[in-house]
Amino acid sequence: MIEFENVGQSFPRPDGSRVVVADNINAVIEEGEFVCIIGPSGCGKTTLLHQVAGLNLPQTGEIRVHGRKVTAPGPDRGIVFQKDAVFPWMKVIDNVEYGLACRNVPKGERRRHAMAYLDAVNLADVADAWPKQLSGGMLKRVAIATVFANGAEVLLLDEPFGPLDYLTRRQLHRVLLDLWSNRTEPGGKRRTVLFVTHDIDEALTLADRVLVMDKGRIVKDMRLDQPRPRTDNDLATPDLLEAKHVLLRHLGLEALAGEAV
Ligand SMILES: Nc1ncnc2c1ncn2[C@@H]1O[C@H](COP(=O)(O)OP(=O)(O)OP(=O)(O)O)[C@@H](O)[C@H]1O
Repeated sequence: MIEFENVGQSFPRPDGSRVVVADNINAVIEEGEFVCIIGPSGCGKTTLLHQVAGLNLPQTGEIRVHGRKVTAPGPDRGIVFQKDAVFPWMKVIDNVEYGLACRNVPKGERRRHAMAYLDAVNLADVADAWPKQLSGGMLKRVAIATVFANGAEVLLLDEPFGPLDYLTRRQLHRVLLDLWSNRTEPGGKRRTVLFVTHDIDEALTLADRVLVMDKGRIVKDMRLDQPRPRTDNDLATPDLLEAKHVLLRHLGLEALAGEAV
């Protein structure tokens, strides 16, 4: 579904040196996979997401989505940024409909479609509200409803729940997994999700595959077969604790891995 072939990227630093953020990355993400990307700040996670989105093209190599080389943004890929994921000058329902309106989907059809997704994230009753009237967690739900309603097959989520409190994050994990696992989709396929996070527990809760990045390289590719939803108790079971330790070690945090048991 998403293929990275010899993807390379570096940026100039103020001192004239260059920081390598993608160091010959080769990877294949299968259709329908929920992949979390973790790694230290500045290792290249956002850059990789932007490259898949077509917002920033790699200097070397290429990325293919469904076999087609990425050369620009497109409706097959939807992105949710950490901040500013909702247009403040549009009512909630208009935000959710926006991508469909851009593709000239008739008004009645796109309203029904958008309302179904707002309903799925429990926000049907605020469809006519302005974003400024909603809480941070509600705005994230709007952003998730929007990216699903737009129909993109690849969803790129860049620390979407970063600034939220624990309870809201946990609720949003459930909302996201419910949408992803198709319970609200009419016969559709699972979307392919790339989800950037700093939070190992979030990755262990959500992903069926975790990629650990460091200095522009994928240093660990871990599969998680445990059934979802995964509760806090599940995260404390031996196999997920072991997975956490492995991830911590690949992040260079062996000391924390020792404390976690
Ligand atoms: N357009 C740009 N021009 C110059 N440097 C850039 C540009 N975009 C990113 N960088 C640099 O590339 C490095 C990787 O940035 P990136 O945002 O991909 O990291 P990240 O892993 O997502 O970090 P974080 O977890 O802190 O969000 C950083 O050092 C950043 O300053």
